[in-house]
Amino acid sequence: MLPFARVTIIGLGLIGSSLARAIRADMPTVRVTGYDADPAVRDTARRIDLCDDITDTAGASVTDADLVVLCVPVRAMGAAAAEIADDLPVDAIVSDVGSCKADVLAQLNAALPGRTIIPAHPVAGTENSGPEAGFATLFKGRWSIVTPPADADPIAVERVAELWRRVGADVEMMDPAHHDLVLAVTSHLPHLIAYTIVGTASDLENVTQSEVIKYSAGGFRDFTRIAASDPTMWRDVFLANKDAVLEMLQRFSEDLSALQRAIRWNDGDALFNLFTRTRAIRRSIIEQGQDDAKPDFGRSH
Ligand SMILES: NC(=O)c1ccc[n+]([C@@H]2O[C@H](COP(=O)([O-])OP(=O)(O)OC[C@H]3O[C@@H](n4cnc5c(N)ncnc54)[C@H](O)[C@@H]3O)[C@@H](O)[C@H]2O)c1
Ligand SMILES: O=C(O)C(=O)C[C@]1(C(=O)O)C=C[C@@H](O)C=C1
Repeated sequence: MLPFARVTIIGLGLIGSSLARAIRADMPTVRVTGYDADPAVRDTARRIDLCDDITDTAGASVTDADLVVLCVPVRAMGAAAAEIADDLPVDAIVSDVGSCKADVLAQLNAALPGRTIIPAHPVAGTENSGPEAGFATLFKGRWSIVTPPADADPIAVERVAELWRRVGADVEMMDPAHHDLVLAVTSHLPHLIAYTIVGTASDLENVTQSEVIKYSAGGFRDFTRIAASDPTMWRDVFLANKDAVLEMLQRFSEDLSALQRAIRWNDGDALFNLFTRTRAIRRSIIEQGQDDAKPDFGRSH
């Protein structure tokens, strides 16, 4: 049985539009309603026929929803939730796709007291944003991490998990704080490093911009893709997951200092041993047959 009959998606950018496309492709009988605060995004969504209905207010989009998924930047979650509070049916479930979970859960609890809130995070995306960047297969073979509050209704949790399975994701359950720590190192810190290295390269006085572009065939090119990610989204992630990111950044800085010392003192063994260890990690991921873009969060099967 389908987990939901009427799904409302608020925020029709990369993730919201991908979810709308995926639901329509994989569960064609589900009615999908959309809303975005930006009128230009609503116009585009109508032009590309993204949803069964696009409303001009947040309230109108949820009046008959049995699931509402908030797909807005993480620090906009509370405001988006507050806008639907008066029109939300009593038995509707509210979820979200935010890249960090503890702060978002606190915002949703404050805006929607007493409501059923089951957050989730599809660990899938690209550096692009907006309604035309989305695609129906984005979540296939990727993880979606569901982070229910401790007292969540197990039936509601299972319905949200089933929605993600239906669009092709593998579902993992996680405590919100633990999620934030894991994603700080697997997703947020790599983005911070990419933003830094591309910024550093562009600030150099004795290496020209054109040289940076011309010779960026290797590793640097991958960093530029990540560093092209949406500024609003990532500003919000770093501020909303501040504690976990600062903790991981501290550890990273210490490890970087150790490498700096090894280079300064010609400690080839230290460099070789680290690079051997990291190569083994990469190879064991490949041997386990895992997609390198889909980290294993302790899954045993
Ligand atoms: N981009 C990724 O790779 C990725 C992956 C997984 C999860 N996420 C999470 O998904 C969410 C959306 O990210 P995205 O990449 O789709 O961003 P996006 O910029 O493509 O889309 C966000 C949309 O939200 C709209 N919006 C902003 N505030 C709003 C409000 N108060 N009410 C209604 N609409 C509002 C914007 O107009 C925009 O169209 C974020 O929380 C992000 O952390 C992103
Ligand atoms: O592949 C990318 O472009 C991404 O950045 C996707 C990515 C990630 O770091 O893996 C980014 C943010 C998310 O919340 C989930 C996925």
